[in-house]
Amino acid sequence: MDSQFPTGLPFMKMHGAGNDFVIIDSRGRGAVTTPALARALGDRNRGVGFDQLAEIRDSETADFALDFWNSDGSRAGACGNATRCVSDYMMGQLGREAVHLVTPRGDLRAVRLADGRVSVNMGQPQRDWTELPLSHAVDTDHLPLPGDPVAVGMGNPHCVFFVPDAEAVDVAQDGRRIETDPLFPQRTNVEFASLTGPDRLRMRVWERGAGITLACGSGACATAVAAHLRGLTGRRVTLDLDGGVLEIDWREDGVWMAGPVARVFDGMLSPAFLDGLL
Ligand SMILES: N[C@@H](CCC[C@H](N)C(=O)O)C(=O)O
Repeated sequence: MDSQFPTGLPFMKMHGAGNDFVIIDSRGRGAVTTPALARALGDRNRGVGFDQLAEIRDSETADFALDFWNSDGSRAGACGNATRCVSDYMMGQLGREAVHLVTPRGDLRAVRLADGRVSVNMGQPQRDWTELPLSHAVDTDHLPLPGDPVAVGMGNPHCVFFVPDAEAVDVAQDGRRIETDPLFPQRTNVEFASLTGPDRLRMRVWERGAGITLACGSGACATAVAAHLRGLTGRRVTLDLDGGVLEIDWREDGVWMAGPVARVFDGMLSPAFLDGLL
């Protein structure tokens, strides 16, 4: 048995627009997550189940630091919806309406809006092929793939397809195939979007390392950026996802994303579950 947590390891379950997360607060001690723990915990039958695991750590330069893991045990450089969820929790902890955090993508800021939603500045999009990264130099506005997708980085890679009807796409089949296309040496998240009104998009997503999810915050940011670059929308866009609505505003200081957050339950991982995973 692992003796580091003789009475178990506490966690929270939260979701942002249906994108669901297990959150471990490791402030005041070292980080605990391993690929094996993320995989076991991410299993919806034998673990708790999540799209991403987010671990909060102490930071010397910000209110807190945040790391992200996908349910297949891989790490992610960004997770917009988990950032909004954890920021909501940390605002409660600190008694504040705004927080500053450090993620693998860099420093981010989040604020609570008057209606209770949480908005985060996800930074400026990455448009150079080396930043995504892609396997070789190509025009990121028009990737050399059937369907003419756009590549946008938000601290993690996204491949955005504009289609006449997002409902008609076989997201499982097409998403899985594009995720591992050789053009993406670190794999990619895949978004399928269609214009449904002025500055309004329907978006469905296949997430790298997690498969189909009900929402993806960085994916919504990437899709809004791509839609503006393609001349389909302005810089403020509303996206309808399977799990809820996200509002994106691409401002001079970065891409802001606002949406709902919910804390679902608090739980405890038993020492027996943790055995051999830490
Ligand atoms: N759900 C996310 C993105 C999570 C990471 C992604 N699967 C990756 O591997 O890049 C979000 O809300 O941004």
